[in-house]
Amino acid sequence: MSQEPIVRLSNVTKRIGSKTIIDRLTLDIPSGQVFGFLGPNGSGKTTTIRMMVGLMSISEGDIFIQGISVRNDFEKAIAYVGAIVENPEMYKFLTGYQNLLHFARMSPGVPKERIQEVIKLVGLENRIHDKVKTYSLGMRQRLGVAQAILHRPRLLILDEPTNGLDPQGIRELRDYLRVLTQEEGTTVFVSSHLLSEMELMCDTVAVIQSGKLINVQDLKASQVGDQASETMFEVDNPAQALDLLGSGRAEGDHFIVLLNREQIAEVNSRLVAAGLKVYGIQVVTRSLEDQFLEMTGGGTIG
Ligand SMILES: Nc1ncnc2c1ncn2[C@@H]1O[C@H](COP(=O)(O)OP(=O)(O)OP(=O)(O)O)[C@@H](O)[C@H]1O
Repeated sequence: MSQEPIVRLSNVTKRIGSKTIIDRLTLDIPSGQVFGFLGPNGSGKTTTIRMMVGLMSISEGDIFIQGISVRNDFEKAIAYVGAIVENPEMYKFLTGYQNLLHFARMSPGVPKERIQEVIKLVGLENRIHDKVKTYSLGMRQRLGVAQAILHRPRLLILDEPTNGLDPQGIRELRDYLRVLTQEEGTTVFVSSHLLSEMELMCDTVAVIQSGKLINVQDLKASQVGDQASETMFEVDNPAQALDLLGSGRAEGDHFIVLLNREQIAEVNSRLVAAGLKVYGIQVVTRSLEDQFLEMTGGGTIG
């Protein structure tokens, strides 16, 4: 993840009247991912997104899209963005194709061939010549996404895209968002209040509560064992072990230290080489759900 982030939120604060709705939110969104923005209802997800797309002013701090300040250079920054924040505007009595044609004509520099591409990306080929009024919610959303990506935005922002979708619709959304990141290199930023959906859909999840960022979790890394976990070593002399390692904490006849998979093996070798007896090693794993519940005080997530 050495690339420059596609989005940088830097100390973003939103005040309305005397109320601080977003409180010094600082967050980097890496390029090319499906990035989840998770928080209970009322935590400030929509407010943050509205600031990202210029529907709401930023009280303090700034948002940079592809390094460009939303506050100072909005037109240039927003050119990189496609978004569905409120219901996308569509003509129900026209076909999906006619809708896309209409929007393509309004967007400068979008060639007609691009329409076929976006239809394929969202998997609407079979129904694109039917009237939108006959579409399911999931299909309308696909059309909305197709419309939002006509100009090949580097960043696609979707506010609660799974709301109202059935499990099949959610699965399809997941699949075509993945296709979009792979085939066009688009970064997708999705908000949700449901942890279970975010876990399946996203590479990384940022959690907010009451307008504050409380955690960022790399879900991919945790699957392949790169993520550091609290690891408990039972040894004959925990104090000596801590001296040797220079980190961790002792608890009775064992000590706990934050390590990834490879480090566990290294630490074990060092302890043995130093003459310590290692009686047991245990990775203290907690499910993502447990962690989020703890972080949000057992709130409404999940
Ligand atoms: N214009 C406004 N004036 C006053 N308070 C507002 C305004 N807009 C939002 N809020 C408050 O800010 C907080 C965050 O709202 P926001 O809609 O961003 O949350 P959310 O995480 O998107 O939740 P939801 O999933 O329910 O939409 C809420 O407490 C909301 O009542």
